[in-house]
Amino acid sequence: KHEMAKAEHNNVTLGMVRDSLIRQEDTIVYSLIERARFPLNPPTYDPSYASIPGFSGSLLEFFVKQTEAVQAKAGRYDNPEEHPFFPDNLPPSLVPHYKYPEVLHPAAMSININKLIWDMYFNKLLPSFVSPGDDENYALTAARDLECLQAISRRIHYGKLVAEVKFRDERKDYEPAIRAQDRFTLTNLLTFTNVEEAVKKRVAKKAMTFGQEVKLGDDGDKGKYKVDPAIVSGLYADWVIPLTKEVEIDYLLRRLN
Ligand SMILES: C=C(O[C@@H]1C=C(C(=O)O)C=C[C@H]1O)C(=O)O
Repeated sequence: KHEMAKAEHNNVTLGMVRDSLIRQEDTIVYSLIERARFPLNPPTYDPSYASIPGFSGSLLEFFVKQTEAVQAKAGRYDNPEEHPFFPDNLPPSLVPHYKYPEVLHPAAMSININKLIWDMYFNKLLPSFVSPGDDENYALTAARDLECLQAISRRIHYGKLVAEVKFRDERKDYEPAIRAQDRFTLTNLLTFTNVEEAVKKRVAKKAMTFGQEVKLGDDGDKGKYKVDPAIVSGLYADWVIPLTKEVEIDYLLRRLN
């Protein structure tokens, strides 16, 4: 059984990893569409609004910390693809440990850039794709934010696997750059501009496809989308792709430790 797991993980190809990233685009685009149903709803983020007994922080922080605690107990963060936003003081998993195949170098565990993702999402992304305003649906708003954050975080941290597969495919090129801790060369090695261009175009197209008003008959609001396709491709261009590459580089720098 062990040998089988080994054979499986050695067979992970760049094509398979890219297929997963493409599939994850669907989740990200849908989660943005779902969040965009609600306006900004500022009290969700205002610590003075929540005033939850025994908790200091916003409703959003309360929601995320409590949800992560439940999910940690259910084993979510045993999965190497999952990264908590508040890793400190998480309760241990209460379920039988599932033995995930060990594909990544153990140093992968020390990489979690969710703090950066959190700041990007709330400071840059969110105000750009929701309408201003307040409809008082704060609990749902917090739930939708967490869906977006988790989907984006999973995609970006998938860079660990991307980097591992690229490293295995071209070990001879990567090793000297890793020994020299040369970020510039590593960036050049792992960058595929054509793939990045295709990703940006595809997510814009997905935003148009998933976010159109579906009507019977041929009227329809052509050109009106639930989330602006340009914002989705901008999110990828400015944040998702650069941060995925950041994770790839962070991982590769530790790959020979
Ligand atoms: C993820 C990859 O690595 C890099 C990052 C990309 C991305 O985030 O979409 C795309 C191409 C590469 O420059 C990949 O090669 O697929």
